[in-house]
Amino acid sequence: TRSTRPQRLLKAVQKHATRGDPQSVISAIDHFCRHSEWAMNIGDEKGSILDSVVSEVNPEKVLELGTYCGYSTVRIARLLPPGARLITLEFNADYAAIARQVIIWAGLEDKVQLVEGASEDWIPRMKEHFGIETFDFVFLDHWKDRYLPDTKLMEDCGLLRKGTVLLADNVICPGVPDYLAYVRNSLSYKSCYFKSHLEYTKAEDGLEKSVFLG
Ligand SMILES: COCc1ccccc1-c1cc(O)c2[nH]cnc(=O)c2c1
Ligand SMILES: [Mg+2]
Repeated sequence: TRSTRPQRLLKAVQKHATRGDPQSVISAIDHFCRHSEWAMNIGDEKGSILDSVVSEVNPEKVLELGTYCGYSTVRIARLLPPGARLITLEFNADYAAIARQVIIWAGLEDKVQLVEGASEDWIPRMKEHFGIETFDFVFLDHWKDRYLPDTKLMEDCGLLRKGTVLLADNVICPGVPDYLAYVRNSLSYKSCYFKSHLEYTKAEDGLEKSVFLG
């Protein structure tokens, strides 16, 4: 039967990228998405903004909601200091299987824990299952109707501390209006918008950075 797009993306990584070289994995995926098949990775333009925010925060504990093929997982994990940990949640088992192999190809498996399942099931278990007290940085890039409920759930589970940075993808396209209204109006967040473009296109999209004030 016909292969899937994530399978074809992984093949492109294994063909063109150097094992253990995260930058070559990032470049191979961006080339595949620009010249072969569009895929919903954050991409190089928004990815550079992600890089700058991660570098500024320099987090020890990172949560990523929505792994897909592991592109942003690799972008984030390659910038983490030794001993830092990234937990990434992916609901779709087929995506998770591809992402595991992309992360291994990049040589970042020691920094990353990929967990398959629903974010709402795993967020309440971060403390007892992963020994996480609070996160320093959270990247939201999963189902748009889960951004707001999962943010409230993280608050309620005490997973955010004064200064925790939330960075949300796709706040314009496809758009997350309820989440945007919440973080921009809540006295518990300081929020700002980074205008950019939908990955590999000219359509507007952007990232919203929100600092939890406690
Ligand atoms: C399946 O829709 C693909 C698509 C189509 C048109 C516009 C945007 C998107 C899009 C772009 C993204 O960065 C995304 N990131 C995470 N989860 C998504 O569902 C997602 C969707
Ligand atoms: Mg996205």
